[in-house]
Amino acid sequence: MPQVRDAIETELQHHQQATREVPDHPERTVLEVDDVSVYYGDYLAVRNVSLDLGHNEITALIGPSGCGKSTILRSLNRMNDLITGARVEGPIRYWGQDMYAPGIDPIEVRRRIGMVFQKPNPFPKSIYDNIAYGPRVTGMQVGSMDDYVEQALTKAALWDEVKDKLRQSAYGLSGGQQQRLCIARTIAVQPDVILMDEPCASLDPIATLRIEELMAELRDQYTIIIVTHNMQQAARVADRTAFFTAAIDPVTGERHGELVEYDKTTKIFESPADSRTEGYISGRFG
Ligand SMILES: Nc1ncnc2c1ncn2[C@@H]1O[C@H](COP(=O)(O)OP(=O)(O)OP(=O)(O)O)[C@@H](O)[C@H]1O
Repeated sequence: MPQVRDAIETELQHHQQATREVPDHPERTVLEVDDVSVYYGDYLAVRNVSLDLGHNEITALIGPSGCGKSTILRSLNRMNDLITGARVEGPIRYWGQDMYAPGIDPIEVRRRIGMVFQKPNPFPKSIYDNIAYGPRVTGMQVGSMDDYVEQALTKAALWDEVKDKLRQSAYGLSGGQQQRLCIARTIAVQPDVILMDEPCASLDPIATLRIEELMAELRDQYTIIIVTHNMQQAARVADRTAFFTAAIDPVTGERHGELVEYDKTTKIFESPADSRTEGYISGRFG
């Protein structure tokens, strides 16, 4: 499908103009996924994944449906702990510390490694309280809460749009505004990494663009890992891209997800090392 290829080429040109030079390997690894497999009960959903995720980088996880992108994303902040039967095998190190080791508090893991979901999910509270909630319940010392709320909303590029209606319900906001509010809410508990599971899937193109711009702004302060079905989006925003696929085990007939290739986004889209990546990005399967 040449059109798919052309569209990606165009995005890559924008990408190269808009972003900085990406080193061949991450200079500082914030999360190290070391030969990790994830099971749901007996089912091996995704196997033997190794990834060094770079600090202050945006990494996109792409691949066809069911290849384990969300499963791996959720394992990066122990969100899989909340799914009955889910099990992560193999270490995932956060700044060198195995976050699955005994004694590690999963709540603290999720504070440092926040998550934004596909569908915006603000609390049924005011805009202000959506932001103030996290700092309050975790007992953070933030000085003036009003200033703190303003800061978080400013970082999420939402302040100007909501500053006159902070006490109104978050449900009154548009979908794109709600998603930025969810990003502001995540930022408010001072994470280091933000995981995003298809954050633009329910948004229109303009709201999507706004979120993508925001991601580029946030990259200097946070590390962002995004699952996306949209290859143009990966080409537009990500420094590095990991391509996953699902292969059928010839013995059991079961499908298991696996990482095919992980590299700089330009490399993945312009000269992938594996023919399966080439096939996917040129629209031949997936
Ligand atoms: N809670 C669960 N319980 C059992 N199996 C699950 C669960 N969540 C995911 N799976 C299975 O694990 C495999 C990987 O799913 P996952 O959602 O991680 O893939 P994905 O690449 O994110 O897919 P999509 O792009 O469709 O969201 C699939 O076979 C899926 O059916």
